[in-house]
Amino acid sequence: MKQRILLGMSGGTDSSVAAILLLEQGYEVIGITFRFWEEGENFHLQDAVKLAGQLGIQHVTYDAREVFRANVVQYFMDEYLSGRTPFPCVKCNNELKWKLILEEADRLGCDKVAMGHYVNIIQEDNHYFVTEGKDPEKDQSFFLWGLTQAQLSRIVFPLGQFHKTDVRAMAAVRGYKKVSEKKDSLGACFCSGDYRPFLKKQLAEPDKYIYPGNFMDEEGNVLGTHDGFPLYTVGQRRGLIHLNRKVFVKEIRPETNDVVLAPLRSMYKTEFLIRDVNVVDKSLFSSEFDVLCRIRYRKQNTLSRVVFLENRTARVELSEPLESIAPGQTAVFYRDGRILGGGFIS
Ligand SMILES: Nc1ncnc2c1ncn2[C@@H]1O[C@H](COP(=O)(O)OP(=O)(O)OP(=O)(O)O)[C@@H](O)[C@H]1O
Repeated sequence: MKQRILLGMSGGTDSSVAAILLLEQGYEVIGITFRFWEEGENFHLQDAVKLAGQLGIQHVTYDAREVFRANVVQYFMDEYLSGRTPFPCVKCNNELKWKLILEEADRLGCDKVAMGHYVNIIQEDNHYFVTEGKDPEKDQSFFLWGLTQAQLSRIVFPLGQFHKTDVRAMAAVRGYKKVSEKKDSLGACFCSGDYRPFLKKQLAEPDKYIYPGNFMDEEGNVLGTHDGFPLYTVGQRRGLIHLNRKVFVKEIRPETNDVVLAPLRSMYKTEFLIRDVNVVDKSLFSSEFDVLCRIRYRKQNTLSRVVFLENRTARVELSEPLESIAPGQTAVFYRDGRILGGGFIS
């Protein structure tokens, strides 16, 4: 009997090709499209439904708009209003998307679930590890450190061994021209560009939260006026004030509505704390600087030591200083292309 698998179908090129590949591998594929956020007509959903029809597979639609708004969009706004820089895609992966798809998989009698991310899973010494996708330009491992071992044991990533160009070509060769030509999605699904107009629009009373305050230097001297602390992020360099020296946002102080500016040399740190930590196994971390820590999607890795503390928190010690470590963003630990875990910077 064929193994039944539930595939997240966003309507984009990647999950569409994932559907085709899973069918070719002999799975009985059911597609699911989550309605997370909609402004106007949902063409992605229409495309997913259409492709499922062409492929002759069952498709279900799940209206997740309310839980998405309450958990991901609200978190996104709360983080900015607390002076932090949110990472909504990780929040959604950690707390919503995978939980929902696995629940639906149980309901539909599917043992396995799949999505079109460019990553792989390997099983080694009784552990599951997410590993980097073959296409370095598309690798999405940075977003998936929150997956648990139980979740990983049921997940299949059909695209991890391919480059995006291969994936487009596979769709074209099989006659799915429109699928092969779809644009890549950028940023969060509900706010892909500048977050500031989005934040103002979503707040019922934006002026209550966002109003002018002081730019300060590290000594507490007032340097000028800003438009409201939620409109700035740690590490930001552009759109500040005109000074005859280069400055960055070093700190955001919501209680006083101050935004502290500092030169680059003040932006470096050699340690920081993380919370909501998830790791494959603590015993994989030693007391040496033996894991690579990455704090931004396309940033370099730094050799680190992780000291686990209480309540899913940890201290990350860096072998060399890193600049612009923004609270709210994530730190992800890698060894030999495998993800060992991660956490939110606090
Ligand atoms: N609304 C959704 N419903 C179901 N699955 C989804 C949805 N959004 C994303 N996914 C799943 O998550 C995967 C990664 O999505 P993401 O938006 O990060 O990447 P993408 O490269 O744009 O993918 P795609 O080309 O398939 O849209 C998708 O390939 C799909 O399997």
